[in-house]
Amino acid sequence: MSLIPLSPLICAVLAAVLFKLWRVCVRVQRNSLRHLPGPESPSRFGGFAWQFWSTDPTEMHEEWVRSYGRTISYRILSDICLFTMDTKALAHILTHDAVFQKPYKVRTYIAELVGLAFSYDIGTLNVEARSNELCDAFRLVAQSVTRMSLWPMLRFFFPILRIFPEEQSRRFAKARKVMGEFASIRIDEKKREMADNKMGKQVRRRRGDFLTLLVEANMGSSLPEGQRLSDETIIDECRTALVAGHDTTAITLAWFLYNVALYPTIQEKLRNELLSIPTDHPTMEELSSLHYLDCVLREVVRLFPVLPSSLRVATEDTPLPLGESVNINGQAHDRIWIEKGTPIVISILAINRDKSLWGEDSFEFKPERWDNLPEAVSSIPGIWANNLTFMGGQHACLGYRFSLNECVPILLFRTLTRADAFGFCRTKVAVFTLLRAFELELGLPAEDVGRTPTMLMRPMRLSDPEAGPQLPMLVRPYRRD
Ligand code: HEM
Repeated sequence: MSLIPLSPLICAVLAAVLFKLWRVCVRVQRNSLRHLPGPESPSRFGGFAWQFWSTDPTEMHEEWVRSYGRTISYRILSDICLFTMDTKALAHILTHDAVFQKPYKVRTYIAELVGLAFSYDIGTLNVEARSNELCDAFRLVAQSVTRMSLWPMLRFFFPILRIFPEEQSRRFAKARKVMGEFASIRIDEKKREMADNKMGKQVRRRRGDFLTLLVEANMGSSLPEGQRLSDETIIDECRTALVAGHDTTAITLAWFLYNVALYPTIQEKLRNELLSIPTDHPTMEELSSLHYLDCVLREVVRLFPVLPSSLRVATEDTPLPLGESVNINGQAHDRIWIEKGTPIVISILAINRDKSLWGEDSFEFKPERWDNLPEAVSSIPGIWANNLTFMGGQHACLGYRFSLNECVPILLFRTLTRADAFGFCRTKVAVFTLLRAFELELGLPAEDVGRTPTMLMRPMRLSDPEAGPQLPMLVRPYRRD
């Protein structure tokens, strides 16, 4: 057997490995953060790379915080990472976004992973719908991020390996093409519709979807020619908003259902509150007045953040102020020096359930806590409801209001009423409609529900991880006596 066809691959891997080894030695020795307390690396070369990649690192971080303190360092390959649960430091990091940026590697990885999705009513919620290319493409993206395996990890840490074709990337490329074509057809349709409108023809206007709004704004007569976006840019903008919003919202919805099914008394109490409104078509004001619904949603978002952790990287040498001083070589320091290139790991879930902030019952699902929050949680620099689920600072989630006020209700409605099957109209009253109309029960033992150890935290069946994300539920019509 000839080795010739493999030689470029072997050479590239060897070169990348040698380069990384050299960087490990040089960078680790130079980095001042190595003097911070923290765990011993399990591997001389990789540090905690594999643990980080293959498991949800939240519990590992919580354990380290108990052993070494709230600000620690550890190694991943050649990087000494900073991990902090110090809310003063986190607030500084999130509000100095020019210095502490999202890492380039993560941005490109996400772009490859999900940057291809494009949502219009693609039928992902309708199990009986005839399979279509777009829907298949979207499913492919969702399912392919269920498990972390070695090759994607190598491609992430050694970007040079991305030059080699790989099955997943090939499928992503195909899906990207399908979605790009779909989007440009929609843009053309919209342009035609607007042109017909101008000529006074009667056309059915489809309003409200993101793409339509963007195309309309972009074609508006008040916009100077030089400021108009190209079609490609419009497609990219839609991808960003819709990819960032579609799965995240659907997963939050799944965790919402899980919790109301798991706690029948909470479900009952919530239903009673919803039934206190004497109409099936409440106004937004009526919905906003539903205090318990708000508390349940806050608790779901706190304990089930879709993204359990995030990363920032220092783009320059900079000091980082701390609320709680750290001990370095026997001396207490209330600020530490961060070197350019240092990755900073932010554990969203660990902060959201930190006992020292939320109290001893912080791991429990208790909507009532929102009536009497501990003072300490006000130091968490999150954009919404004293938690980090939507992060904070300038690069906090752009769509959190949309997600909580619009998408979760709409998705709830459409999932459980099978889009009008029960005669309810499509409005923001979905959560409201759902629990007034149905009783929910878990379709599997509660101990069998786990979280996928992936970038996005989805529900899965612990006894059947190979099947990917799932949450079987029993849904019965609710009979009012
Ligand atoms: C429950 C649903 C959602 C959750 C949990 C969520 C969570 C997040 C988080 C944690 C980030 C920051 C990531 C980081 O800093 O590493 C983020 C960013 C972002 N989200 Fe969301 N998101 C949700 C829904 C949405 C929706 C519906 C949209 C759009 C309509 C959206 C658009 C965005 C965008 C554009 C960013 C990037 C902001 C920037 O970098 O400046 N998200 N989201």
